Amino acid sequence: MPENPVTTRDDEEPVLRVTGLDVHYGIGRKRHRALSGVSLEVAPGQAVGLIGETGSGKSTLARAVLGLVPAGGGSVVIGGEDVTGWSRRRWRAFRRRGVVQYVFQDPLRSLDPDLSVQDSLAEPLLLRGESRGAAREQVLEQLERVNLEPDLLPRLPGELSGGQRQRVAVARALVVRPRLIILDEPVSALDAANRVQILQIIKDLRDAGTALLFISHDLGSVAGVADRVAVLYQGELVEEGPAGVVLRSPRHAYTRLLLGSVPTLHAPSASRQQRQALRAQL
Ligand SMILES: Nc1ncnc2c1ncn2[C@@H]1O[C@H](COP(=O)(O)OP(=O)(O)OP(=O)(O)O)[C@@H](O)[C@H]1O
Repeated sequence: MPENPVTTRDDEEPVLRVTGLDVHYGIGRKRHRALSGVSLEVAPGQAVGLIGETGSGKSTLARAVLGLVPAGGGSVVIGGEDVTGWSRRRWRAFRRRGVVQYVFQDPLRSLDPDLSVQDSLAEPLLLRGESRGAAREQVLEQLERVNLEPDLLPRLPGELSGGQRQRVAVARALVVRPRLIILDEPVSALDAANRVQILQIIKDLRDAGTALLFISHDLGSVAGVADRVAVLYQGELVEEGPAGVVLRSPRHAYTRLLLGSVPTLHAPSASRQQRQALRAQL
């Protein structure tokens, strides 16, 4: 457990507050713990980067925050509402209000393959009771924000490139002006040019006051976007702090191991021997 959870500035009520979250998968002898006592907060206009190796529980945390897997213990509070243990029906209504939105690595998971770009973007607005005219206007506005041309509006997701699809997924998340966006590996499947552009859109969102939980394997992307970084190891948060501090001078042996195996960051890549020595300390 970290000494302190990821905390917000004193004067700002966090948009997301996760406290002592436990998540289990499976039943009986197959039951195993994927998250254990995880606590973190994200304030308005703050981007918290969540890093950790494969299987450490990053996506589970995203899914638990979005009500897609149940919490076995602890609580999740979004926009001041305790959403822990809500029924699917209550979650559906809450998602429609647009407080929280998400973008996954594979945009086909965030988008309905049978809905055109126009319908996909307008749907959350129409569900909220907005007129077709008002919805159309906002759709065009968000499309421009993600650098897409209106001539893509009649197309289905399967008729777009990967980069275009991810932009549509981001635009769909933005169209309801959410207070919190969960981004789970949003740029991992994109080429370098698309990655840079999507990361810029994400940074603009943060600067406009949206709270972001940004999950990524790519520590370079995290370094570019996150104000704070939280490190998950085997379902526990082992380190958190300002991005510059955690990524440049990590305290925990696991974070050093994680950073040491990534040659693209500031620190030189750790040798195999160093990594083995670090792993022995865990
Ligand atoms: N639906 C599921 N049923 C059973 N176990 C699961 C399920 N989803 C994930 N797990 C297990 O929970 C643990 C955490 O998985 P999770 O997908 O959250 O990791 P992750 O850090 O997001 O990994 P990656 O970076 O590879 O996406 C892993 O041990 C995984 O095998």
